[in-house]
Amino acid sequence: MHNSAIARRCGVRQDCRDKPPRGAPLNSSPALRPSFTSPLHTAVTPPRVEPPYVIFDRSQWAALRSPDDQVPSRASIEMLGGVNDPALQIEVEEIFLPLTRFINAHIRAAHELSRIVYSGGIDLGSPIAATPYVIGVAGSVAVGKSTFARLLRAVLSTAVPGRRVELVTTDGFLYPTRELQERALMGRKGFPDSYDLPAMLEFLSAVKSGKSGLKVPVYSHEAYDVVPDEFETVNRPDILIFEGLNVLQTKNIAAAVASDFFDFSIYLDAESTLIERWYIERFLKLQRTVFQRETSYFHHYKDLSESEATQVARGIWQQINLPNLLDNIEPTRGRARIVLRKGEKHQIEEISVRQT
Ligand SMILES: Nc1ncnc2c1ncn2[C@@H]1O[C@H](COP(=O)(O)OP(=O)(O)OP(=O)(O)O)[C@@H](O)[C@H]1O
Ligand SMILES: CC(C)(CO)[C@@H](O)C(=O)NCCC(=O)O
Repeated sequence: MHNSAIARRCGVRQDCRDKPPRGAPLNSSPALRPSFTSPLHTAVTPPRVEPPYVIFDRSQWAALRSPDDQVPSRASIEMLGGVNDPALQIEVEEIFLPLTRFINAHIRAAHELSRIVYSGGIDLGSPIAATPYVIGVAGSVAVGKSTFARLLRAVLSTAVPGRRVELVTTDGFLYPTRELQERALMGRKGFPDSYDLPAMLEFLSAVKSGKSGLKVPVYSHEAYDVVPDEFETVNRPDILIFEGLNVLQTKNIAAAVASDFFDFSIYLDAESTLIERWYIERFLKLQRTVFQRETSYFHHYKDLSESEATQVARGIWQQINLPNLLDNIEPTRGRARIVLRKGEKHQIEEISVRQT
């Protein structure tokens, strides 16, 4: 699907350009690391081997769209993106439409393989019906996973009439606050141990077994907790987008890992200094809105000045989310089929497609 004359072949960490490799570890110099030490952080980091990629810049990627692609309406893009920004329309046209063509090609190939293997080409028993095509979306806290996943859902559903695309975030598989407190994990929210991984794997296995009526716990960012007795139901969609910072992790508690259940995976990448800025900006916006409600876990921050709130947000980023990014999230990037690198204004600037 790409023109190899224009796209570069390179490891994401290989220095195949004049500028530093895009995928070099984020702020991994010890001098730049916060003093916070994670019990999960190993003293000796093994050398990282990353797979080869074909790397497209934005214009090369945008050229892959077809005039026949169905574009979701501007209103639905803004509603789903949760961001009132005309740039999103351009993002959808130049990035999401080629991405959707790419994913659709993978879906067709998966269906064809399934047809050949299970429906007569090779006789492995009775034919089986296709189960949901699962797309994992990984990346740091505040890199824009949920915004991206909502837009991807809109574009994927518009592409094929009647196609059902559902979205699940791994937030619902966090342990409830009570349990995190008992395990002294409140300062480790988002770290591998803070998730009920067996429940998450069980859910993914049930999805890929073609089961319907699957219940997923609901997480409230306002309450900063899992909502008791509230569930979303997943009913055997055509496509399931499974989004969360931990989706490509391989913590070994079972024979399987989450990505065993994925048909496709995407890692959203950006400089950690940019993500920190987006985290702080989001925190400031929430402080002016959601934190003002008594029901908000962060209600005690409601009267902070902007500079005090900035300090609090930066502290949480440095103490929790940055160590988690460096230790547990960014090392999973090489498992993704596609790495999307974002620039300052959230625009996707570089697209690395894994060759293996
Ligand atoms: N394409 C975009 N254009 C403009 N702003 C964006 C875009 N994507 C994300 N943002 C903003 O960046 C911030 C982080 O985005 P989002 O909440 O989607 O991140 P996330 O990775 O899902 O975070 P978390 O892991 O905490 O749930 C939000 O304030 C969001 O509005
Ligand atoms: C719920 C997660 C882990 C991921 O969405 C994240 O938003 C979070 O709450 N992190 C913990 C530190 C913080 O409050 O930002």
